[in-house]
Amino acid sequence: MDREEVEIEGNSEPNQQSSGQISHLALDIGGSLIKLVYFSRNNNNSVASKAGNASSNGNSRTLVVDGQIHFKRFETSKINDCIEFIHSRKLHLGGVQHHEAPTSDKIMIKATGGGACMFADLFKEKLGVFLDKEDEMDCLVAGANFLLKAVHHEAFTYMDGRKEFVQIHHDDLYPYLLVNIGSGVSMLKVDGDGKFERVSGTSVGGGTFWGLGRLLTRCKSFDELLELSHQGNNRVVDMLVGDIYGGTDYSKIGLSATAIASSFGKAISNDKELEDYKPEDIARSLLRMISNNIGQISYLNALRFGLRRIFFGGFFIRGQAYTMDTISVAVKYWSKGEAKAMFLEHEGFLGALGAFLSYEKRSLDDLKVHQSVQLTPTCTSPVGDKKHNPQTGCLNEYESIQCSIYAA
Ligand SMILES: Nc1ncnc2c1ncn2[C@@H]1O[C@H](COP(=O)(O)OP(=O)(O)OP(=O)(O)O)[C@@H](O)[C@H]1O
Ligand SMILES: CC(C)(CO)[C@@H](O)C(=O)NCCC(=O)O
Repeated sequence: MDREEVEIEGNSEPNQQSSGQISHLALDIGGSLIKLVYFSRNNNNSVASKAGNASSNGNSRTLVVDGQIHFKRFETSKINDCIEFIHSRKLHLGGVQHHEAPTSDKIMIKATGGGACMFADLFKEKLGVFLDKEDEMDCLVAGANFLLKAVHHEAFTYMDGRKEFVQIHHDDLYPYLLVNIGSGVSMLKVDGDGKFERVSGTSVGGGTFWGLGRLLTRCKSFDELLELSHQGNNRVVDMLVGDIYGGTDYSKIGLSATAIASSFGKAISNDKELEDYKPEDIARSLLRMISNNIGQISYLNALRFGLRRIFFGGFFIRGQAYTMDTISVAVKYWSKGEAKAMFLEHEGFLGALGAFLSYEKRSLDDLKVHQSVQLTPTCTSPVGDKKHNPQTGCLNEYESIQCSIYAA
């Protein structure tokens, strides 16, 4: 074996850990949310020889580090809470020394997303660290490739309330379409490691759902809007084919009476104002409109390049059954069953993971992350919304994941 092998496992919260045990904090600062990924070693473990012939040149040395990779998120509008969180847990000391100034105490933190530029001065001022910017699309693709290759139960299909994990073989991964639904939507044709093209995008994305939803329903939080959408009936707001065709299907062009002919079409009625509609019906119709639209555009782009597999990421999805179902139905309907929508367990952390993995490019003294990392989540999440942690003020998808990492 010509590389070090590092195994990372465990599931403890690193609240009070010393800064020496935290390493490789990476950030993805998006239009709506900040995502954090970092590694923490367990207290009782340091790098240790695991097996094989330890040698001074490291060629055949096998090392073990017990620890966890952590995932956190904050709203970008609450960036000061995020900085406070980083400071209180000394996560910022888990960057790497500036390569051009090894003798100084300059610490570089890998960061991606638009905020990596916008908030660089704030991080320098408040934490004394430099943000080392990585390209957002590079990071999204690196994160997606990593998860799809490394995590056994990462990708899954979701249809009619059924979640089915999909086994992806390394040699049969490419090409695929990656659709990242953040505030806006990016669509990337991925052909290999670092080989991709952003083929399309749409400004009608997660920010649209949250922005329009907030205005129309007066919800105070995204979670509240999602919760509301669970209870609503979109047919009260949407104009169905049956509304236009007197209750019958338009079977000649394949449209059933219950298909949506026009999203929000019933709201044209002169008899009703916004307050006459239930907020939950509006929330449901909006979620369906946006999910359906993204599903359709995604399929059309997959068709452009002959791609059968479409992976959806981004925090808009949030493990929501209705969102995933709508996207899946749109892809299935428009592709006549030829293409498949697939979702990712770590949907919102692609960019942050990509930034985390980019530490590999620099010399790391204690941990190098290699593409052949094996990750096993400590918990498999049920479909539905994931945990919200009001105590820390941050929204947690996963506290941490258990994994084995093979160092380069
Ligand atoms: N707690 C939350 N607060 C706000 N938006 C949320 C929340 N949870 C999920 N979302 C949804 O996730 C979207 C943001 O997703 P994501 O974090 O992937 O993108 P981003 O990086 O902020 O955006 P972009 O990549 O376009 O800059 C929001 O627009 C919203 O639809
Ligand atoms: C601008 C980004 C890349 C920022 O993450 C994202 O919000 C996005 O892809 N928006 C869609 C822009 C467009 O292609 O119309």
